[in-house]
Amino acid sequence: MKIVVGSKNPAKIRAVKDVFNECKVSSKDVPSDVSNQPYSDQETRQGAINRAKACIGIGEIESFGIGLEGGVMYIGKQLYLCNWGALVTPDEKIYTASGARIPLPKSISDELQLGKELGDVIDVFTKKKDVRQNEGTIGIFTNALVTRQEMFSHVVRLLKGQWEFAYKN
Ligand SMILES: O=P(O)(O)OP(=O)(O)OP(=O)(O)OC[C@H]1O[C@@H](n2cnc3c(O)ncnc32)[C@H](O)[C@@H]1O
Ligand SMILES: [Mg+2]
Repeated sequence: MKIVVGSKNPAKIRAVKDVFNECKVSSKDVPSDVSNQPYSDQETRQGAINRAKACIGIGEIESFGIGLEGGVMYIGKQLYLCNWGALVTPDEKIYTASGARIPLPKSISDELQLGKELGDVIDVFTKKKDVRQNEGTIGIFTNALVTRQEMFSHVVRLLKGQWEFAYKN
């Protein structure tokens, strides 16, 4: 089984390799065709689906596409981090799953309101570089108990499991 991941972000690629460790995993920077900072579950999920679809046909034939997308969404006045994944099979069946979500502090959501991207805001907040490619915002606000890679690994496991269930039944 060959997998193409629709991102060059190492945290996302490692998450896929972790779950599909018996497969050949390659990566390609494909467009999500949603905003750089998705603002709802619907938009974040769509970004994941668009990335996964864009991976089909660019790798070797018969490859599977996986898209992983981070975003934010409101519940009432509270902004949450949200994450979505999509797996597209060579015959274009689509599986989707969402990941963990945690509330973001007001200081972060105020910055996002100005039109900034979370990846940039969290780097300034932590005085670190490329948090998005490492522990992620989820890692920062969980004291690294759950990293971005671990969170996406869980999403990929949900995708793989759904595909296996459908394949066997
Ligand atoms: O290269 P790509 O695949 O685009 O990787 P990315 O880090 O930009 O990730 P996304 O586009 O999926 O995420 C959309 C935005 O939300 C940010 N984001 C979402 N979840 C995050 C997390 O856990 N840690 C850091 N940034 C996060 C991310 O940096 C972007 O600004
Ligand atoms: Mg991005």
